[in-house]
Amino acid sequence: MSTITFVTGNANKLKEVIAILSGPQSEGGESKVGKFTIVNQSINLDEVQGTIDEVTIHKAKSAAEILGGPVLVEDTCLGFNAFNNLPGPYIKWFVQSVGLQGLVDMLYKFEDKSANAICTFGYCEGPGKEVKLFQGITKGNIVESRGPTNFGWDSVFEPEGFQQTYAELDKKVKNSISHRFKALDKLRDFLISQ
Ligand SMILES: O=P(O)(O)OP(=O)(O)OP(=O)(O)OC[C@H]1O[C@@H](n2cnc3c(O)ncnc32)[C@H](O)[C@@H]1O
Ligand SMILES: [Mg+2]
Repeated sequence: MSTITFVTGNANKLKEVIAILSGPQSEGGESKVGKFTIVNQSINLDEVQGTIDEVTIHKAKSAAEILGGPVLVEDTCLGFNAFNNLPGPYIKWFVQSVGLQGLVDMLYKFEDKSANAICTFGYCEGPGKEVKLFQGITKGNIVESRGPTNFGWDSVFEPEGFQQTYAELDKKVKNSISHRFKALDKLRDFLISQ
C-alpha cells in the first residue's frame, strides 16, 4: 500500500473527491484506489499566474516539496466563452471580489452565456519528480444564482442538459457529471494501472 496526500485548503472540494472516489456514503477519512490510500491535508498552496496546466504543475511541485512524498493537488477553473475563457484559473479571486451577482453581471452585454468548468488534478510522486495531469471539462451556462451558495460558483453554473444549477442538483447527480468527476475518472484509471 502506498499513500498519496491530497492537498487542498477547500473542504467542499475534498468532500466531493472522497464521495466520488469512495462512494456517496463516505464522509471524511481516506479513499482507496488500486494499491493507493489517499489521505488529505489542508495547506493553502501559492498559486502562480499562468495557464491551467502551469498553475496545477506549480501547485503539485510545491506540495511535493513541502510534504516530501507523493501528492495530489487540484485546480478548478471557470471560463466564459464570451471572455475567451477568462476568468479561468483566477475565478476564485473574481468570486471573492465581485461576488456571484458580479459574475452574472459581467456577461450582461453578451448573448453567449456559455462557460466551461475545468478540473485539473496534478499528481507528483515526490520532490523533483514530473507532474502528471488529469483533466475533466463540463460545459454549461452562467445563470442568475439559484440554490445554496456555500460552494464557490455552484449556484450560477447550469450544466448543459440540465435545468438546475450545480447547487440545486442532488449531490449524487453533480458528482456523476461534474468536471471533478470526469477528471477523477482519468486519475482513477491511471492509479489502478500503477
Ligand atoms: O486549496 P485549493 O485546492 O487550491 O482550493 P481553492 O478553494 O483555492 O480552489 P481553486 O484554487 O481550485 O479555485 C477554484 C475556485 O472555484 C471554486 N470551486 C472549485 N470547485 C468548484 C465546484 O465544483 N463548484 C463551484 N465552485 C467551485 C472554489 O471555491 C474556488 O473559489
Ligand atoms: Mg486555490
